Parts: sequence; C-alpha cells; structure tokens
Amino acid sequence: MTAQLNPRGDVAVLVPAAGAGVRLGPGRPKALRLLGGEPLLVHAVRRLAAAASVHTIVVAAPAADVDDVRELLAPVAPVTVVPGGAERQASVAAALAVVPPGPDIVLVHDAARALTPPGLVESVAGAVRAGHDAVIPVLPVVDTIKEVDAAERVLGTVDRCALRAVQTPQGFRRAVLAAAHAAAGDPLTDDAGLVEKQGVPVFCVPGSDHALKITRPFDLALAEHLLATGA
Ligand SMILES: Nc1ccn([C@@H]2O[C@H](COP(=O)(O)OP(=O)(O)OP(=O)(O)O)[C@@H](O)[C@H]2O)c(=O)n1
Ligand SMILES: C[C@](O)(CO)[C@H](O)COP(=O)(O)O
Repeated sequence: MTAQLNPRGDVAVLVPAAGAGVRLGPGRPKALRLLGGEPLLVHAVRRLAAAASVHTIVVAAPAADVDDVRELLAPVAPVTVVPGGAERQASVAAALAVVPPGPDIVLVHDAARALTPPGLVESVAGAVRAGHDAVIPVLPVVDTIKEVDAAERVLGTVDRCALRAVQTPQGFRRAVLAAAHAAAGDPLTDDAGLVEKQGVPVFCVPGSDHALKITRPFDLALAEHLLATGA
C-alpha cells in the first residue's frame, strides 16, 4: 500500500540516491543494494513518508535507473524521481529544482542513512520551524582524535569537546538552501557546508545512532543486525 504524504505538510525532503557506493564494494548503486531483502532506498523513503510533516519527497536516482526507481517506490510512497548528478551536490541541486510550490522547509537526506527514524525528520524540521534557517543532526565524537601528517606522524591531539559527527536529514528554510546552491562553487560533501559559506548560522540538534550512514561493509552488517533485532 502506498503511504500518502501530507498535503498540508510544510516539508519537502530531497533524497540524494545516485551514488555508486564505491566504499561498500562492487555491486549495484548503493541505494539499490539490499538490506533485509529490500533496497536501502525503500527503507529510507518508507521512514521519511512516515513523518507527519512531509508534503513532498524527491529522489535523485542513478541516471540509468530512474525508471526502475520509480517502479520500485510506487508501492512505498508518492515520490518524484529525477536523474542525479556526478557529485552529491549536483544530485541535491537536481532534486531541489523540481520541488513544487508550497513547502517552506527543505530537508536533504542521504538514501544511505536507510534506518533514520521518522522522529529525527520531525525534530530537524521542528527546529527550522522554530526559527533556525539551517539545522543539522549531530552526535558527539567518541574516539580520541589525532591530527597527523602525510607520513602518519602525529602532530597533535584535537580537543574533541568541540567536534561533532554530522548526519542527515539536514534542514533548511527553502530560500536559504536555494540561495546556497545557486552560489555553490566546488562541490562540498554536505549542504550545511554550502549554507555556512553564505554566512548563515547552522544550528545542531541531537542525531540518532540509527541514522548511521551505510558506507562500508561493516555498516551494512550493523544495519542488518539493527533491522533484524529491532534494536
Ligand atoms: N553523485 C552522487 C553521489 C552520492 N549521492 C548520494 O549521497 C548520499 C551520501 O553519499 P555516500 O553515502 O558517501 O554515497 P556514495 O557517494 O555512493 O559512496 P562512495 O563514496 O563510497 O561511492 C548517498 O545516499 C548517495 O547515493 C548522490 O546522490 N549522487
Ligand atoms: C551529508 C553527509 O551524510 C554528512 O555526514 C556526508 O557528508 C555525505 O557523504 P560523504 O561520506 O561525506 O561523501
């Protein structure tokens, strides 16, 4: 059954899903690889569609797989699917370009963070609604962090109290994200980075262990365990 999105919602979610997944090893584009028998993208979109504020979801799919992705997601939720680009930033820009009039809040969410709970979507959107133009979910850094040189010699120990590991969804006032992408130069790895370059303050909210990015084979094994055990 297709989850209906909320026509009165104020949130559009862009889902960059066009990456190859090189770090995961050879195989299909990462968003189409299986977790518990279903593609990562299906897990991600199902959870986004379960967030009450979501009005629109736009997926940037691998260009060769756009038709397959439309078919795959049709039973999950009403989504718009566009071809992604060579860099994540281009995929996000392609999705942003087709957001319909209406939603004033835009979230950008990696398909690779397939188990992100709907509650995190709502907490990021809520912080934008409360007046923050740019919001990112973060976790504290749990390991000691060293700065090293090219020869792997330690230069020093970084004060991790001031560091955060950044997740998605990242949330923005729509006009702020549009202006940041319009002004974008060399690709950055996240959208908050583009907004920072515009001098816009970025606000942090607590992230979730379940929003882990499935990047390497160990992450996929961990996600399989989380899904299977409901942990
Ligand atoms: N050209 C790209 C590259 C990445 N992404 C998406 O951006 C998200 C975060 O990227 P990451 O997890 O680093 O994925 P990949 O780029 O696929 O990973 P790798 O660097 O291992 O190839 C993913 O959902 C990925 O599909 C995208 O839409 N378009
Ligand atoms: C946006 C992001 O998920 C924030 O952690 C991340 O930067 C994107 O992927 P990458 O692994 O940095 O390429």
